[in-house]
Amino acid sequence: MEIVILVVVIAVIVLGAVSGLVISGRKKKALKTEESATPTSTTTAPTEPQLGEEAEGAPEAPRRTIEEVGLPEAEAEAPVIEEPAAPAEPEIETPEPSAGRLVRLRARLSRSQNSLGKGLLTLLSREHLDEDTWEEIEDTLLTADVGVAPTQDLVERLRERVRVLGTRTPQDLRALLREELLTLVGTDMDRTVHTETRGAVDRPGVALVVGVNGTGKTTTTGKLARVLVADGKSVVLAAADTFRAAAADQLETWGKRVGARTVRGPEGGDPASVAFDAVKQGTEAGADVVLIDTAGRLHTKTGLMDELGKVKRVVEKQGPVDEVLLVLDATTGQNGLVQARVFAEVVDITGIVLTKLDGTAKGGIVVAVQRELGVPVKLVGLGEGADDLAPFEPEAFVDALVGDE
Ligand SMILES: Nc1nc2c(ncn2[C@@H]2O[C@H](COP(=O)(O)OP(=O)(O)OP(=O)(O)O)[C@@H](O)[C@H]2O)c(=O)[nH]1
Repeated sequence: MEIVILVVVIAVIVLGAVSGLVISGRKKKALKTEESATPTSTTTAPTEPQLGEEAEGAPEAPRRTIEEVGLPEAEAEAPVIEEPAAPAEPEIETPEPSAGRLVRLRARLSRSQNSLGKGLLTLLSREHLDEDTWEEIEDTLLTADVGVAPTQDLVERLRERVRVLGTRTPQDLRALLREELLTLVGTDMDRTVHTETRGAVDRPGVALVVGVNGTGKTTTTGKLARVLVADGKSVVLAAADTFRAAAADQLETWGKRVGARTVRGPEGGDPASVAFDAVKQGTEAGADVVLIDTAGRLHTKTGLMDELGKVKRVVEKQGPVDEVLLVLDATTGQNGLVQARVFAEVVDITGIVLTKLDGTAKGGIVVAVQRELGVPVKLVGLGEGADDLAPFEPEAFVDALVGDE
């Protein structure tokens, strides 16, 4: 019996020892697995947080749904970080309305004693209107660039009217001269600058600006953009003078001043493609008008004219050009007429811009060029100021020439 009890006791002890060994073995195995799952070095003291450990160690914040995420007020408490100031945009100017600008010409010409109208009045007021005086009248008109045929017409009419007038008071003479000059300049021509598309076409009106360099072409394009913006239109400019980067820069500066985009190409690139792109971009942007400034170097006349013709043809792939403005410098007189003829051979000119009228007391070129091309003067340049471009009004022009007294 005692032996049986002893055997049972030994068996219990052995069993206990064996199960103890199995448990500790499992624990060790589990530890080993944990160790191998952690790639970080185990040689460092566990109390010192290591690079990258902070996130693991930090108590995980409860996840929020999108609805629970606070909107900007919560972020308002965050420290304000000052953004570096954006480069200042040029201030957009508000151009003056263009109506009535031609009155300025009167103020300018009234300071000049050599104005065409004043010269003629002095001669017509002579006591004896002999042949010599009529010749002087003729010379005065020719010197003022009126041109031969219009001069002869006018002299003939003046002779006739003075004869029937009898007594010649200064008032009568002024009224007579005013009337005859007005007839010569023409009051029944369409002087509207057509910048609106004809028909129900979904594209901007297109105006092409041509002329010899130095006549004021780029300046005129810029000034015209201002006139259009003042009329509430949105304008895109095309720098189709790709030969001089400075010309494109100059145009872009004009555009920026009134918030008009300038489309330009690489220097020496194809002007026709710049013009085409500008019309395309203008159409996409829903602009009202595209103004195309072209090159005008005379020394490569044939090349220039070919190029101009191409610009017009390429633009016309998207629709007709609504206005072709020829820019002429009023101070160059007959030279302007020669230029007008050359340009008219290549593009159908629909309007003339006479610049620098402030720089001459003559003004007869208005008559001559209209006769030469059969196209009206539509705009005149009255100075270098941004708003010194005026719609041409025959009455105001003749009033400026004849003066008040
Ligand atoms: N007094 C006066 N000067 C003008 C007028 N229009 C233009 N100008 C000046 O004429 C000069 C030539 O003008 P531009 O516009 O550069 O002439 P352009 O024909 O485009 O010639 P490029 O710029 O060389 O292509 C500039 O100094 C203008 O300020 C005007 O009506 N009166």
